[in-house]
Amino acid sequence: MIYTLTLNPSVDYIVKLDSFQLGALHRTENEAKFPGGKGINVSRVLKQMETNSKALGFIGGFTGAYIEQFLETENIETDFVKVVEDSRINIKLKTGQESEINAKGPDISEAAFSLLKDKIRQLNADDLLVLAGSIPGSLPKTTYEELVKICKETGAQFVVDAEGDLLKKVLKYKPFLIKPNHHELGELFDTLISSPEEVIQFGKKLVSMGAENVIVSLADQGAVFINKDSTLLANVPKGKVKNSVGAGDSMVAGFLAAYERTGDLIEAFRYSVASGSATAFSLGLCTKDQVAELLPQVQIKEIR
Ligand SMILES: Nc1ncnc2c1ncn2[C@@H]1O[C@H](COP(=O)(O)OP(=O)(O)OP(=O)(O)O)[C@@H](O)[C@H]1O
Ligand SMILES: O=P(O)(O)OC[C@@]1(O)O[C@H](CO)[C@@H](O)[C@@H]1O
Repeated sequence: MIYTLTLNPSVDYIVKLDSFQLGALHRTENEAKFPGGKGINVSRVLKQMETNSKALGFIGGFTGAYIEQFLETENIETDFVKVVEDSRINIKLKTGQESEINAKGPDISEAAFSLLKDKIRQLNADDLLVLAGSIPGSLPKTTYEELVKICKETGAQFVVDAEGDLLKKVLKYKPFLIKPNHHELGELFDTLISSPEEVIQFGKKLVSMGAENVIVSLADQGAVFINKDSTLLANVPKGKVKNSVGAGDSMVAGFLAAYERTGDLIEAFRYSVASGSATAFSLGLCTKDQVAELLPQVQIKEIR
């Protein structure tokens, strides 16, 4: 079974404005809210792809209740640890440009963290855990490492979608998949990366550092897949970006759903890219039909 872990879930509040001026009163053109947080987005897209998962993490208060109920109405299993403070609200401002204000989120007690670890200890070699998103400030910076070590003990495979040191520190434990974007890849190596060629050069380093499969997205410039046997380059479909929040998470979900169904890495990569773009072209996350519609536009080229 696939489990997703969101340590700091959110209600994403998406606000559309004509323009934004500091210090002024603004009235929205329209707005929408969705349960968010990277692991939760992965669970929601997996469900669209008819792949079941169980969402783990910490939730609290009225925002936490909203997140849990929303997932329930989508028939997504959850097993959250409850915390005292409200889950956060993240603001996504659309003004032609996309700006985000991600909140700090609730404090997590040692007791709550310990309950979460007990849940992860129940996983086994048939399971896969997706660890995605930032770590609340009240948890140690080594949290992902600690959780990944538990996966190693249980035999469960794991996927990590996180930035900087969080990602670097788990590579030696051999994640099944990681998915940095090209900016995050550059930050890992203290350099600027702007082309697929540079992505390939640095992506290969991540494989040599322990990652089994690496997908690096470059927004509208395409995406690269690298493992020890092959390097693949994909174009992205053409369309109008409505809201790219969750596009990266959709790539992880599209990949896992298609790989579980077909066992074919190339097909999984194609689904990954189509899912990312289908989400970028929607207000919320992609649906199965939107992904199917974009799939024929995604061409994969093997780089030798
Ligand atoms: N302008 C675009 N046109 C087509 N597809 C896009 C565009 N922008 C993003 N995408 C799709 O979304 C995927 C992820 O985009 P990006 O590289 O911005 O990742 P990310 O930064 O992890 O995303 P997120 O916005 O979720 O943080 C791309 O691989 C592509 O499939
Ligand atoms: O603050 P984090 O954990 O880094 O990211 C949280 C977040 O921006 O990521 C998701 C999109 O990927 C959103 O649903 C959510 O608001």
